Amino acid sequence: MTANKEKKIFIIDFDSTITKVEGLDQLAAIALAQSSDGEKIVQQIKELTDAGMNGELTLSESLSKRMSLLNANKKHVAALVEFLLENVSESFERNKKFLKEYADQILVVSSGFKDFIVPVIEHLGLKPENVYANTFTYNENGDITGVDNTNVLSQTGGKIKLVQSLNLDAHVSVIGDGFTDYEIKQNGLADRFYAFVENVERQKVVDVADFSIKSLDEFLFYNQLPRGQSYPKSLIKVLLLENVHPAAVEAFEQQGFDVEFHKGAMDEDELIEKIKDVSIIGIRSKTNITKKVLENADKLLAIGAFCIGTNQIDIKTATQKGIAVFNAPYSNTRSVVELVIGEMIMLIRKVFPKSSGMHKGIWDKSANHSFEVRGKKLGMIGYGHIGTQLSVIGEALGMEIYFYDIVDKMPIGNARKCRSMEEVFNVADVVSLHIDGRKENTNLIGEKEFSQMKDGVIFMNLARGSVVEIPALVKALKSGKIHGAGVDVFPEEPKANTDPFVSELMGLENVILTPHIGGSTEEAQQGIGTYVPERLLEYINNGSTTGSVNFPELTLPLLQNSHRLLHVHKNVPGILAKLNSIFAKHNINITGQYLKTDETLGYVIVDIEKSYSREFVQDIKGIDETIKFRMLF
Ligand SMILES: NC(=O)c1ccc[n+]([C@@H]2O[C@H](COP(=O)([O-])OP(=O)(O)OC[C@H]3O[C@@H](n4cnc5c(N)ncnc54)[C@H](O)[C@@H]3O)[C@@H](O)[C@H]2O)c1
Ligand SMILES: O=C(O)CC[C@@H](O)C(=O)O
Repeated sequence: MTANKEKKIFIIDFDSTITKVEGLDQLAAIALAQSSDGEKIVQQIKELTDAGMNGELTLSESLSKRMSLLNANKKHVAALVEFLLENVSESFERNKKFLKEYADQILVVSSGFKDFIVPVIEHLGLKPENVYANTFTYNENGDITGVDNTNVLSQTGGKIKLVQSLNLDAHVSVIGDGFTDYEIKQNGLADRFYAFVENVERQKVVDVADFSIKSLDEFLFYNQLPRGQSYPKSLIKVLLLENVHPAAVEAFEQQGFDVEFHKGAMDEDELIEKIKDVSIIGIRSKTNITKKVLENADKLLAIGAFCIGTNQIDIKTATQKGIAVFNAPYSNTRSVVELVIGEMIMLIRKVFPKSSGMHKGIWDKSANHSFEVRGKKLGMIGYGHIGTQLSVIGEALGMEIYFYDIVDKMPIGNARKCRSMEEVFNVADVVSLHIDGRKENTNLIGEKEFSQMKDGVIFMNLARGSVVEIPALVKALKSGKIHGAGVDVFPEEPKANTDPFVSELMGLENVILTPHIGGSTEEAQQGIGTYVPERLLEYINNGSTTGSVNFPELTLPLLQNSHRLLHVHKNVPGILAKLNSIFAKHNINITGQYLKTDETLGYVIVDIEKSYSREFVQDIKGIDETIKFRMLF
């Protein structure tokens, strides 16, 4: 193309680009919703659309075949407009400011129909006079009878003919999802073709594109145009493992992140490979984020533990690398407590052996060794979120509560604080563990501890598998020292539901085994699936570290009309002074500054007024103690 390269024109396709769907397919779905063979016809229309988009059918063939199947009228078109307004592509909704500001340079060129395109693009601030598309023809009843055949866009090669006729003397970029969009560039009428894959990815189109873009933000970023996201979220990879709730996937996808979801966990080797281009990772209890994994995680900004425990993460290394870790400290607390209560009653009544006997035809009606929980002593090791909730509910059942915690905790209600685990073991009829999985707690409960418990005790571990020596537990169960046990967590747990479970505890009388489901209720998972992404997004979008388990906590005002600089550094004296001297050197006016430190990290956030230079960024990065540096605007 020989053209005036100063002037820039953006040609944008409509269906599956500006909106998430193909308008004509959707019109068919609306119009044929009540028809008995409607679904079949809609499917045929979709296939014809795809064939046209992929270049397997000529545009006019695809269009005329679709029109002959369509049985719609003006009323359906109005309903379609409502639908499309709800289904504008997220990245177009996000970048209305750019669309409005550059409206004179944006041409919407589509083989769709002005009848539904114009109301939608007006909503985005684009100009109706810049829409080049087909129009329907109607009869006097408002039924669609066909297409205005005089319009070049109804013909094969229509987009090429149309753009040719416009004689654009400019640098032309085409953004679209279809082959006909590429043909504009192929015919020398555009300088760049961007395959838009936010809604649909057609391999044939991607293969011929100059760039494949997952959002409009990416286009704006590559072309240094005004945009809503300083760095396009579609270039930020989020890896979600262990079947986290769909609410989490939705939260990230809605903001345009590139989300990869896996049902199972990943082992170290898999993760080392995967983590290289990941910026945010979401895990539950089975994925170990080890030092080795973190050493390969150069892009990683944040880790979300979609659970309470964070012992599966090497927090020290994460902190040294400036990676913020978040968890859900109480979203599944109640679920665990309910399971403890339920299992405790089942165990003390020997319900499980009786039930499995019944399944084998054994009728064993007796009260032998079956007790009420009322009046019994419930002893807890660990009196944190779960311990204290259990304390309240246990007491409501008429139990006496005893607890030991390494931290001095206020007893709730009538609970009694003990000075050692042994004191709890000596007195309790039911022992329940609610400690965390820190290294020091590995094998905390072994032969000696079981021997300190009362004969016939009920023992429960719904905390962490690493804290109990399983052979010692098996021995205590076989000897009758322990009357029954509830175990939800194990030293080795299968990575996925398809992997086998093996344990010495299998097949023992009055032992309830559950597959680490203490926190697995719909309510808890939904809560966690919302809570953790909120924390992660606040950090990524705004710099706030509310609820972080390893970063100094800073809750920040929303960023407004400024640039925000996030600087994570080693906490040594004088960093703020170094930062401020760089602001002064570059004559940068500070509109807000926030600092929080802990023993190892310093976290400074600075809002600045004016744009910054590459040298300024280099100077900041050049501070020796810098661990991580990010800019938001
Ligand atoms: N089974 C499940 O699905 C499930 C679900 C949620 C939580 N959990 C686990 O339950 C445990 C408790 O959760 P939480 O939310 O109550 O945690 P929490 O951090 O609120 O409480 C843990 C308490 O244990 C205390 N503690 C740690 N080590 C101790 C020791 N050696 N002796 C005495 N006290 C000790 C701590 O001081 C703290 O008060 C955690 O391990 C968590 O990972 C399991
Ligand atoms: O859901 C999980 O995988 C872990 C549940 C529990 O152990 C927790 O730490 O919250």
